[in-house]
Amino acid sequence: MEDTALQSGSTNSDVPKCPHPQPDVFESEPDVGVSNPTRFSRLCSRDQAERAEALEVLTQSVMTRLDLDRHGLAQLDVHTLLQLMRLSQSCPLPEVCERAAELLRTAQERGVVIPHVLTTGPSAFIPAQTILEEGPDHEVLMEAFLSLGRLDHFTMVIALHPDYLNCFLNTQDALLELDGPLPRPWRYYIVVMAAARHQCSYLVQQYSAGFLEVGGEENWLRGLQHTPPKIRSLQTLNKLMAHRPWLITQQHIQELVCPGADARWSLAELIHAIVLMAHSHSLSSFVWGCGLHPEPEHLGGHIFHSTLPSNQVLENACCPHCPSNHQPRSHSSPASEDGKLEDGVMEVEVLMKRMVELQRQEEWSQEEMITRFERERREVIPTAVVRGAPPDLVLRLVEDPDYSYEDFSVRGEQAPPTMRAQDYSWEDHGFSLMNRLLPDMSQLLEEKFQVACALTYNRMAMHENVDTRTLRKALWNYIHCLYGIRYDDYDYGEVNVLLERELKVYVKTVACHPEQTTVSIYSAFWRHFRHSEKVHVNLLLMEARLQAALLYALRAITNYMT
Ligand SMILES: CC(C)C[C@H](N)C(=O)O
Repeated sequence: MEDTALQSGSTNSDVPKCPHPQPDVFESEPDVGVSNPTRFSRLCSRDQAERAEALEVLTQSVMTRLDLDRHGLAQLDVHTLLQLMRLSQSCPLPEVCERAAELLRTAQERGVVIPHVLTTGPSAFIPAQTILEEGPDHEVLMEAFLSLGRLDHFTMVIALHPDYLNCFLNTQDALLELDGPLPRPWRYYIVVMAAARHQCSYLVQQYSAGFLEVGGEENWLRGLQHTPPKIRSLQTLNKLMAHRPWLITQQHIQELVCPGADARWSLAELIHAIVLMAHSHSLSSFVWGCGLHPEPEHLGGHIFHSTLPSNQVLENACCPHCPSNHQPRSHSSPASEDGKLEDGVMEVEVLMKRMVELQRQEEWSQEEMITRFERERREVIPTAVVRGAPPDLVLRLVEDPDYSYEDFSVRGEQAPPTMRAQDYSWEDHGFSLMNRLLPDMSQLLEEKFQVACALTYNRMAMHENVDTRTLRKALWNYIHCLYGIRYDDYDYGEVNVLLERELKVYVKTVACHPEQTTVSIYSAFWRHFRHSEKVHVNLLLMEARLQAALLYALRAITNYMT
């Protein structure tokens, strides 16, 4: 039904336009008000008494869950043990944290073999203590814990930017949990299989657990061949969206939605799946870009036999607010690690000067503007660190694993396709189309784009009160440029002036080949900036990448409908 209605009115003239035109997005204040209240925002808006009560209920229920004495600690199963490890490490409720650590100690005294957690802190790139120091107040983590029932590494790192975290969780909650055309297990599975494209075993494991929790069939996780043909039919789109979204055509859409198709997708279902895939591909960029450690219960997150002295296990098994969990470190700036502090200071000064100079901009001809765009897009930026084979739990969920981003810089004379933002933009086209198919989602995505683009602390490394608009815009437009999207009125010379080469290497790797990200490319750029500012880059990256993939998929749907 909904498809017919859509096809009959497929022009964009009679549908709502996005309320926020593009030129303003880097200027406006973030509007963190939520149009569609979900769990997280409801929690945030609770008054003190309600929150205290919710906290009490939650603490009690976790305590009861942890009251394992009745069953005998010696019979702890692996799953419960790992849950205890996780709670003892990352629960913002000190009572729960201490109780979990105490239970682990008792179990160990009674001869239970306790797993060793192999990592310290949420990220391999950002010291745990920095996350605590630069991070949000305890409140925000508590709210996230209350809302999600756990606190994972992803949330702890994103919580460095609480306004964004809030709207991120609202969108994710709506995508996975609220009313929508796809059954819940399908939604989780689509996220899992999209993350597998980027070999992101962190997300594969996180969302596989969610998939099983909402009643998904375990067999599906053993390989794509065990899934229904309708799920398998998404593979081509998944692959193109992850690596070369500019190749998506109306033909791909037609194959999925035409009435004769074996496993037919309705347009609303398909858009839901498209958003889930784009969300997961972008999340994979964030996970690799911030070097997230596996969760304690993940493969690679723990080990049962170790040469570590047993007391070290329990030293590690402590909440993130306790001193014993802090990594040795001396400064909160990434610059301190390579000892080139003075160079770093100079780099910041030069960058600030350039940002000011760009305000006195020259006018260029259209041809020159296009040449500048092409120069950026085709610049040779090496991103060639190839990792070992991904774990089996990832590989069995991927078809054609070698398919990857096609570097425009090696295409020689052949003109790569370009999408002119004037011809198809989120504001004028994508938003309107989605607003008709998944109205709540279009609003939530719009709000998330807005918050990400407008987010600023008016800070650049050690300088306060700086207008960082040009820099944030250069980052956004560079990512779109890597995905072949060109803004006619933007001078790509600015990208060249503002983004140093090491930053481009990092951005291009995380946006296009996230699985190749390494700590050395993370450490090489912006050596004097804070880690939270590098995470901020990742937020822009995630949203720009998400929007780019959505634009190509939505354009193909528009073409199919007209
Ligand atoms: C990405 C960063 C350059 C953002 C900057 N720290 C700001 O507050 O706007």
